[in-house]
Amino acid sequence: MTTTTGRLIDPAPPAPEKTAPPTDRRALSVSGLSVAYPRRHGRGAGESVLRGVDLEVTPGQILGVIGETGSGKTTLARAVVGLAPVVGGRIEVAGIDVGGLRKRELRDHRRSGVVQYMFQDPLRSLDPDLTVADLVGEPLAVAGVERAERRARVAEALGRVGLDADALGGRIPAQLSGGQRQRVSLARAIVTRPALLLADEPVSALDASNRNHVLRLLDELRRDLGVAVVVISHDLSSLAGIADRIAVLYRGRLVEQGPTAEVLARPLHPYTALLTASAPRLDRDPAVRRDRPGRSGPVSGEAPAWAGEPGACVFAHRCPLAEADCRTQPGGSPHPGERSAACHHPVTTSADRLARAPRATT
Ligand SMILES: Nc1ncnc2c1ncn2[C@@H]1O[C@H](COP(=O)(O)OP(=O)(O)OP(=O)(O)O)[C@@H](O)[C@H]1O
Repeated sequence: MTTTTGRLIDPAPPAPEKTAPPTDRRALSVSGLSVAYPRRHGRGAGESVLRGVDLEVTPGQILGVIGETGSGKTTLARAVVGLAPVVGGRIEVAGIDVGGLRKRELRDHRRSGVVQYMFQDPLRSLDPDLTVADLVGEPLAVAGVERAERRARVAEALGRVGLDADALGGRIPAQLSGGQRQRVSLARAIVTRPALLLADEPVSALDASNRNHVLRLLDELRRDLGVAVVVISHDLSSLAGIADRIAVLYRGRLVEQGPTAEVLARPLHPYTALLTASAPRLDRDPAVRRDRPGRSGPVSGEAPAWAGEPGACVFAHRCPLAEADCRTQPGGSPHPGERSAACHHPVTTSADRLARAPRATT
């Protein structure tokens, strides 16, 4: 079925989501989000790096966002925390319209710690001169929490990520291993008990053992604390292990969204099909994946320079299944609550077409 916007809705009934919380209140709702960085030379905004993005995350849910380097994953997270120039659309965090806040309200919103952003590189994002206890306690100090309560909550947060506050609280980042630094970042992110946690490539710099540990921690945190988590990654296998839903970004546009197991086993969008095909050791059995996250290699490569028409589907110039309408009509936007893809001629209509078609450039 194709909607008037060119959006394809999968005719199969959606699978029930095991971890769906009992409430329908969304921790994050993004609609029609567009972001454009200012031009380096000259005035005004440059070309949009995100266009018309729609997303939702409910409490206790993990949404995985995947895409090639430069597809806009970090920009999406930065826009949610107010660090990227939004030029269109709406962002709601825990029911608060962030774009509608006045200066002082926005400052209070940020200080409250209701949304936390774990940066990509823990070594560079942690102040090298602060101790672990101070690093983890800092967001609480900013939120105005009293010193005595701070100390208890820092110990609790460190305990949750498997670090001993007495043993490690006095160390500085340079005295920690990579895995420990990432866990300090995680403790710092959860210490304010956020409704929403944005984790940008949380495991890309870690070895397999630490990667699995951090992924398991994220899984525990959403279960125990009900925190909604957005995990950004270019590694499909990391997401396969923990994400309830996956959103696929290509050149600043979402091209597919849906429950993880379905998206991986039966991708609708040709780009998603290429991603899954390039992760050969990805387990197709969701039960197996949950037990063994992080087993396959990352999807590599950068999207080539734009070679399509402005009004075309964003993937048309690389797509092995593209037809004439793909070069003249945008693919639309996949709906957050559904299993859908922005594609005129989805892979499901003939699953083996992609296998037989010439491979797109990667
Ligand atoms: N501060 C900035 N000013 C101008 N352009 C930027 C800025 N930050 C990012 N971009 C551009 O926006 C696009 C998306 O970048 P972004 O970092 O969001 O991608 P990404 O998918 O997170 O990539 P990676 O996986 O490499 O981190 C890229 O073309 C990038 O060059």
